[in-house]
Amino acid sequence: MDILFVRELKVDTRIGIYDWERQVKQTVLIDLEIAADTHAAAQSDKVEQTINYQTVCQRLVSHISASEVELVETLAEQIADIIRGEFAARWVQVTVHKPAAVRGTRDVGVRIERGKD
Ligand SMILES: Nc1nc2c(c(=O)[nH]1)N=C([C@H](O)[C@@H](O)CO)CN2
Repeated sequence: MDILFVRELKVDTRIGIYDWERQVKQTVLIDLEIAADTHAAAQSDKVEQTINYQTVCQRLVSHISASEVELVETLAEQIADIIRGEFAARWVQVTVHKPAAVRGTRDVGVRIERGKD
């Protein structure tokens, strides 16, 4: 299986468990690995025969910027559901980074895999 990937999709969203985090938007960074059979698209040179990663990014920006979840786990699960449900991906790996959320770290977050590899 081939992999389409996205690195560091940057979105501002309301996320976090503390009172102050409910008042502001913070930046999250999203990494994706999406299983796809790219052979047909490569043969035809037509994006319609694969998963359009720009469309995926636009859909996720729309969802994440409007979301108000507390946990990075919840956001990652929602992203995996969108990619598998709306883009027919068999397997996806989603990483949600929350930069500088914990003092002394560069970032914290979660990485999940859903579907069959
Ligand atoms: N497993 C998790 N732990 C924590 C989360 C989270 O989303 N998942 N979130 C927080 C706070 O919101 C933190 O990011 C800000 O200080 C703490 N622990």
